[in-house]
Amino acid sequence: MALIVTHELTRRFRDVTALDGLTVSIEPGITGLVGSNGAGKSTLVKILLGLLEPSSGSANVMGHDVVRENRAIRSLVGYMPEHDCLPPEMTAAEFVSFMARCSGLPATAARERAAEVLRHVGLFEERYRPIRGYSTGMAQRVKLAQALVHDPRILVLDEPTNGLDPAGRDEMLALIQRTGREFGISVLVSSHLLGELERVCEHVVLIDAGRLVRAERLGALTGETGTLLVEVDGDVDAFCAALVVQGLVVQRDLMRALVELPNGDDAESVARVFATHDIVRDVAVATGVGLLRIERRRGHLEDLFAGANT
Ligand SMILES: Nc1ncnc2c1ncn2[C@@H]1O[C@H](COP(=O)(O)OP(=O)(O)OP(=O)(O)O)[C@@H](O)[C@H]1O
Repeated sequence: MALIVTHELTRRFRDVTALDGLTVSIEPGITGLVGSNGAGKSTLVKILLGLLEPSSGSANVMGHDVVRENRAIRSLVGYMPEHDCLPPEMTAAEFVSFMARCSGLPATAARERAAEVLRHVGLFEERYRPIRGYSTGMAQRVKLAQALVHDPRILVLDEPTNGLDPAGRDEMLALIQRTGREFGISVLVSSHLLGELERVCEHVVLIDAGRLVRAERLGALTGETGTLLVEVDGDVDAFCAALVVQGLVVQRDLMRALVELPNGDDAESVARVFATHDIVRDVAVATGVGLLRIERRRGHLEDLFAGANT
């Protein structure tokens, strides 16, 4: 069963249409919700959580309608909001157990569960310090812990790496991936940074100006392309020119030659792919360049998104 389904979902704010007839189905697993700033990601997330009502259209989460059954949805979903929302005077332990009590756990169970999720996010040792003294990365992890404390089936993370430095981003992404696997729950994570999502997501939903651009499995999007990437050390122009003389279709990209490969799985196409490798090797020898790398180029979300907007 699909995890989340929207049908012709539209949300207007006065003269702005934040979501414009969005129809999408999101499968279980880790899904990236990608779009540039203002694309409508937060609006979609808030509608799914029952925090905003659609202007028209419908959406459901695990079969529950977001308007009529939003109480049921809140017990199934853990939400990490984008903006700062933590009480600075409380300790992480106090705040996360408070959130556990809000979801109905008795005091002792709430404290235990808070300690457990704070250990999961790597804040066990620091849990009795006031949040005021936390770094941005630690504060983000408290937000993640409170989203997990009521044992949700789905985690919704709105721009969880916002404000983090590259090392902090890496840690947060690894934590998100681990959380999905260890807790066996589905994750919907929004970001405007495509490269990030590429690393942790199994599916991706691309939206632009409130409309669906694509929704696919990531493997299908970033699988091998029909291009051979050849990185060389030496005169790359002479190398590319010599490949063209041999009848190959070549594009130069900095110190790399991007060589078009024959399409198809039939024996003849496969033989021509091998022959292309041989030509590349022989031309490298003839033009005196060093071969640093030869590999099938993989697709990137960036390429896809650029393509989608042209
Ligand atoms: N409460 C609101 N009142 C008026 N306009 C709004 C409101 N919330 C969102 N919008 C507008 O709707 C559009 C989509 O906003 P949304 O916050 O959903 O985008 P986003 O993809 O989450 O972007 P960001 O990453 O910048 O948060 C934007 O043009 C935004 O200005």
